[in-house]
Amino acid sequence: MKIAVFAGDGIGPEVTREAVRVLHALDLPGLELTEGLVGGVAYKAMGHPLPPETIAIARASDAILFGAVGDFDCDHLERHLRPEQAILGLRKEMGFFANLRPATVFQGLEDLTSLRPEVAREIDLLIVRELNGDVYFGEKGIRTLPDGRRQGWDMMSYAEDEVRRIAHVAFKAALGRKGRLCSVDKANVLETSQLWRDVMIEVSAEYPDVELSHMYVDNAAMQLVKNPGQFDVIVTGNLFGDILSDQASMCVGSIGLLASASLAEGTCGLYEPIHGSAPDIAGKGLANPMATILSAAMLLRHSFGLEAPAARIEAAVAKALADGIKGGDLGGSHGTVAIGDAVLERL
Ligand SMILES: NC(=O)C1=CN([C@@H]2O[C@H](COP(=O)(O)OP(=O)(O)OC[C@H]3O[C@@H](n4cnc5c(N)ncnc54)[C@H](O)[C@@H]3O)[C@@H](O)[C@H]2O)C=CC1
Ligand SMILES: CC(C)CC(=O)C(=O)O
Ligand SMILES: [Mg+2]
Repeated sequence: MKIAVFAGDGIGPEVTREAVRVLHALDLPGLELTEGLVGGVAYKAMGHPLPPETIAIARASDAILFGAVGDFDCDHLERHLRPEQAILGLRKEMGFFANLRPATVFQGLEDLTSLRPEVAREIDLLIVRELNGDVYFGEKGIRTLPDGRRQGWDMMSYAEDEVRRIAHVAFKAALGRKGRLCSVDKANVLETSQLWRDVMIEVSAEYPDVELSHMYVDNAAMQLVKNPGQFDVIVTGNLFGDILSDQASMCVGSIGLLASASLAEGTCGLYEPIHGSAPDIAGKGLANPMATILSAAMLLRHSFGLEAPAARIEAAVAKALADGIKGGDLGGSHGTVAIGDAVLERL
């Protein structure tokens, strides 16, 4: 079991440390962890946010546990040198195109979300976000128009094969759940979305047992707050999925709770919390490590087929929350290490 550990910037190392403690506590046979530098720390040490040495570690591993990247000190750098390019680059380089972001309300947190308890209680959804295309990877720039005004531009596009492969992931996920798939787009305005919708409909012919619906992204943002219980699986593009998943996190209580898996065609995957490097709380021991610990559970399940230890981690997190172990993000007073300790005690 070769696992690369890329902790990154800000709270990345703090939350990753707790997830690594949990992995060690499971006594998994052959567990081998290799650390690598990504993000601002990699740029400062090696002149690049995703050095070749790090890519080599990723390629030699069966799975990657990732913390977060992002350092405001680096925001003046040319874009290709900014910390965020580490995660974008890894996703692209390793072909991690399918991002699974589950959101479920934990028992005991119904009163602590941004929604009314009776609304929040119903949430059990999975966002399937395409991760290798869309406006994030299109050509972009800032140019000067003939009249002297500067214009920023970013090219949004999806090729049909890119949509088709994420559609299959989403339909299969829906088959293993309640059989409902909602494709979120902006087909009333964007040609990229029109193609997305057309391909979703084409692929749906192969999945007669899945009920496919479509929703515009602005309405989806509203429905996620109004009636999130209506969603089973949501499939959407890179940009919309990024935004809707942060929103979904507050519908279940905190961004510090949402884990993710980024999958390629094979079994290698990258696992990370959906949050960023949180510079506002970095270095203070305040970050909630549960999202990263839950990402480690997804790693065991998706890359190694280890359902039992994955479920053990998830049950320990759920038990800790039910027992009132909460970080500041949930109105509690437990710090990062105390939350890690609490999960370990309940494994
Ligand atoms: N995958 C990645 O590595 C990502 C990196 N970023 C980068 O992270 C940096 C900060 O971005 P923001 O927009 O502020 O998003 P963020 O997700 O880092 O933080 C947003 C808010 O949530 C809080 N928060 C995040 N994670 C938390 C946790 N585990 N426990 C408690 N509170 C938590 C933060 O304190 C902050 O108030 C930027 O440089 C951004 O580009 C942002 C998102 C994802
Ligand atoms: C650097 C960003 C694209 C990362 C992000 O916000 C995300 O993947 O959720
Ligand atoms: Mg995001």
